[in-house]
Amino acid sequence: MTTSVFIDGAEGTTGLEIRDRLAGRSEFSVLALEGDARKDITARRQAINDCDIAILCLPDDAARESVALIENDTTRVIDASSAHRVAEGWTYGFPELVGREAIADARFVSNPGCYPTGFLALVAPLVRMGHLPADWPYTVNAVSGYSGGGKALIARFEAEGAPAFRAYGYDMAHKHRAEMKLHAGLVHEVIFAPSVVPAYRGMVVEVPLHLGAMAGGPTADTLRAALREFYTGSPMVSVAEGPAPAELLLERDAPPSDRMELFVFGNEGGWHARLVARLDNLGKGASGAAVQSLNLMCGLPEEAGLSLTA
Ligand SMILES: NC(=O)C1=CN([C@@H]2O[C@H](COP(=O)(O)OP(=O)(O)OC[C@H]3O[C@@H](n4cnc5c(N)ncnc54)[C@H](OP(=O)(O)O)[C@@H]3O)[C@@H](O)[C@H]2O)C=CC1
Ligand SMILES: CC(=O)N[C@@H](CCC(=O)OP(=O)(O)O)C(=O)O
Repeated sequence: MTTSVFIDGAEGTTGLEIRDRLAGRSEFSVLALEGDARKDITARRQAINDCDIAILCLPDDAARESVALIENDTTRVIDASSAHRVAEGWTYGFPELVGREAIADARFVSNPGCYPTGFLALVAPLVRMGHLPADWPYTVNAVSGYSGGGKALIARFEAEGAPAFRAYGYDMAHKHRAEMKLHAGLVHEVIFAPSVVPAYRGMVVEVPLHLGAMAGGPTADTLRAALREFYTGSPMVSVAEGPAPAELLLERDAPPSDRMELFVFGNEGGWHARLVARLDNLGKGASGAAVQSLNLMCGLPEEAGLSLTA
């Protein structure tokens, strides 16, 4: 029996990549509204009530509207927007952190934000295992490809006169901060310094740490070993070992990837460390993560149909 999947927002950046990942998957029949029907409330109501699983690839307000259209007890939802990431009654769609069974059993799954995916992959397990303090004032520096801002930012970065670099978030009120604090179990909100470069996809998310100033003095080697143990057997997340690379690059035209690589750099003497996650904002940062949760919700291998080669 196939699972019917309605993608609301299927013409957007995230929606199109989910369609790509589901193309050719015989386990699913995919419905996407076309033309004027895309934003027609009657058509959307019917589609969301008729499907087994709806994947919302919409701005936050439209995602809330879609959920309110559900009139049955059966439609399950994966919401790619940030509308429900810290909401009661929603399961956070990060299987490596919340457990595969929690996603498999969930009715309402909120897909993590792209930047929080990198931050939480690094910090949440280390805080949970007691290697890093929950009450530390963490900072997150991040660089994203421009598809991270959806169609509007893609148009801006593909227009003549596009910027070579864009830093933002200077109001220190970026919507991802609440999600990072809650799901890492932190006492304080992070300082978050995001930026965008003229590469279509990909991101590097970094958490710099003054290890020597922490009680108990964790070392970079301890943190790396703890992360390696935590992600043992994960098809999507790996922790680099061996000699540290001298540089990390984002390619302008990188192919899609649903993997995430974690790095722990430490200096001589062990005073400082830099925790770094490199991922595709549209892969493990959005569409790949949504398909990973969809697979689990349907009792399938989490990595089915995903791109794990890059
Ligand atoms: N891009 C990324 O890397 C990531 C995105 N996300 C989140 O995923 C969601 C989608 O983002 P993204 O794909 O980038 O955004 P886009 O702007 O690329 O796409 C959004 C789509 O939603 C459609 N839409 C807007 N309002 C409605 C409505 N009322 N009814 C039906 N369709 C509507 C738009 O229509 P139209 O085509 O006419 O504009 C568009 O196709 C957002 O919440 C975003 O924050 C999360 C993680 C990463
Ligand atoms: C480059 C860029 O603009 N990125 C987006 C975040 C992309 C993402 O994670 O999506 P959500 O908004 O659904 O969390 C931003 O900073 O708002």
